[in-house]
Amino acid sequence: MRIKNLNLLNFKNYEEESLEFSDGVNILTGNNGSGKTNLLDAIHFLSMSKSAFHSSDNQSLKRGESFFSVFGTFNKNNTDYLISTLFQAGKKIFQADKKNYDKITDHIGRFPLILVTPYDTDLIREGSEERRKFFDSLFSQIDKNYLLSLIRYNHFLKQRNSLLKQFAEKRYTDFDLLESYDEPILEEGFKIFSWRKNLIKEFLPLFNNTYDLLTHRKENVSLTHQSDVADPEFKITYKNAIQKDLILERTTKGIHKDDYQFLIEGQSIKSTGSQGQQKSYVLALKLASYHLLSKYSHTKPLLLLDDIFDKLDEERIISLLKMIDGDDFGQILITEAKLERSMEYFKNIKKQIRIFNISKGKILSIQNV
Ligand SMILES: Nc1ncnc2c1ncn2[C@@H]1O[C@H](COP(=O)(O)OP(=O)(O)OP(=O)(O)O)[C@@H](O)[C@H]1O
Repeated sequence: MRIKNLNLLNFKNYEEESLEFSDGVNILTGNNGSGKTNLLDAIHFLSMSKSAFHSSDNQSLKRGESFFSVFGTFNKNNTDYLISTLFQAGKKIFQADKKNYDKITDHIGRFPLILVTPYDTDLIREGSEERRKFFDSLFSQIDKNYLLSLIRYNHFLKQRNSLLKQFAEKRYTDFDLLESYDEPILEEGFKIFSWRKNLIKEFLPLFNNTYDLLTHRKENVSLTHQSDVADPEFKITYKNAIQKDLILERTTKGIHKDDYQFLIEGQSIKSTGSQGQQKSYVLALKLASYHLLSKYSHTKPLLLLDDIFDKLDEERIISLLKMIDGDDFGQILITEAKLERSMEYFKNIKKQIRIFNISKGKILSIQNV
């Protein structure tokens, strides 16, 4: 799969711009703040129907403007698809070939993409929610039913939590009403747990292999999925937690508390890994996601690499570029502020290279190498 072109109107710092991409490697270069990452985000918008960096569409609207639009042509299995979004008056329209989607969830996973960003180390540093979001986003692209199940689970969980709050305020508990949410929560929870467990099992060898290739087997890494639901007696544990749930005014047991433990040499990478090791770890997580997504989507997803060279040593940069230049990967977009420095690395790439020189939300020049 590839993106052939992109058109922006009033998207972040772009007033009006059009780009035609190479099928190989596209390098976006320019000074800090010129708009390189914004271009990747526009492509992310078309693939995932939202920005990778903000939850509110308003933040993608160029300051002082009243609407933005992003258009792009994806090519998948030799067929072109025109994907477009228009945001105006707080409302977003999302279309494929000029037709609105009934549900935006129908779009997720159609044009798969993996974005690697400097913020990825938040997956290590931040709390379990970041890690759940990361795997949820991957598994949702792999299987739409996962996403639908997760939406249903979160809906019932929210309802149950608001009941718990109401009961605390009124100092009265309707146990029958509360119990009516247990069945859908448990049903969806078991399904989600089983998806996570099986997909992580498939993910792990891909991750280990990628990390080894990236680092020449410098260290052993692993990851584990931790869930209350893994306990065969979970149903009882969940029911027994009712008193605690009433006191804390929230549901304390379930897949919404799952976490993924990231390990290096058997220890938590958060406390023992160097910055370079942490960066390699999250890079391997993203590239392994690419392989898993590639398998399930029967296409090579787009790979967007934002500012990836920082903190990687030369050996790891060379391994990374060799890897993504291989046949397992398709079209690639890379942002790089210091192109002169990295041209040394790029010159060994066999794929066709197109360089976009960017300044203040404008493409100044394009060069095919
Ligand atoms: N909604 C918006 N309206 C106008 N400008 C915006 C908006 N959102 C972001 N920008 C501008 O976009 C610029 C940042 O662009 P971007 O993050 O793409 O830069 P970059 O080229 O990737 O930089 P770096 O090399 O530092 O990572 C900033 O100047 C910021 O002010």
